[in-house]
Amino acid sequence: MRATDIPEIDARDLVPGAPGRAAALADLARAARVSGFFTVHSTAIDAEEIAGVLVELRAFFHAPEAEKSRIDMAATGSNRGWGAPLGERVDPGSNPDYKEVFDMGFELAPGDPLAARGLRYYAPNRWPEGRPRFRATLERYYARTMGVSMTLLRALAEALGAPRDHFDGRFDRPMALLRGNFYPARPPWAGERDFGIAPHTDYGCLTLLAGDGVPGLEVQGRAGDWRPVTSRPGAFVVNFGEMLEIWTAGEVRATPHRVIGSEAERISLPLFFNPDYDTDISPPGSVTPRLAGEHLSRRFDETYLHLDPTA
Ligand SMILES: O=C(O)CCC(=O)C(=O)O
Ligand SMILES: [Fe+2]
Repeated sequence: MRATDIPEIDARDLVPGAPGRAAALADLARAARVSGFFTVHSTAIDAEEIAGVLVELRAFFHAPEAEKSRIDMAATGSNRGWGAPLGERVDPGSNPDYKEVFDMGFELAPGDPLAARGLRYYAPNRWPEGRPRFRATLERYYARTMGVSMTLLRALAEALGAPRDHFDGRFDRPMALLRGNFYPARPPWAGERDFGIAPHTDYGCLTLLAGDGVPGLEVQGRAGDWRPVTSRPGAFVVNFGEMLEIWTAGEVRATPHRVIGSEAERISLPLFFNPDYDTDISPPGSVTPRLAGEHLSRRFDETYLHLDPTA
């Protein structure tokens, strides 16, 4: 089998008791260990729901810059709201990405003791004004993608021979981030070090990515080759991130991927499913704990230009 094989999984097969379950779990284990990517369809979220989120985001990204700047994350010490083009450099060997983004994350319940620690992963979300459906649409989708992500992680635990509840209790206040990536047509000035998003691995456990049907995502195979990945409308591309790779001592692979971009504008919608700040993601048998929050903190500092402590 090739390292760039991307299994296609029907989410209905992952339900306990489903006739196709053993085969689906085997595909999931293979995805985790080999390519680090799979696609999943027929989840609880359908194409129409994804399209509704894309409508809101497309209108926002096409709004005048003056509107977007009002919620520019660069004016804050966190990553909530709009991120301008060239605001993030995910690969030190490439130029900052030409994409722009909208990011939202988990908000703690009032009185949650974690709030007193002022952690930027739980910073208040920032919403555009005058867009009546934007906030509710994204908040609902955020909650629902977290549900699907947790279901997939439970299945993954089982696929890798761990108890199904292995990850339970680690995602109660998840540092999960929902992002809209907006890739305008590839700019005329772009050279070989310019990307929509440069080669990178994701930082967390699992990324659940929906798209608008325009191709663009490429995944790196072990031989260094780049392969396009597409999914049908309503399906998700799922990949694993650095935290899960660390946590499983490398059994699960965080695979590099990128978007060069084309003349076609494109929007993608990743949900980065990251655990609670205090989750110990050190590998089995390790004596020193490694906190999920510290890993995320380091990666945010390295990649968001406005959070770079050395700048
Ligand atoms: O737009 C895509 O298809 C991929 C985006 C991505 O890799 C990311 O946001 O981390
Ligand atoms: Fe990514």
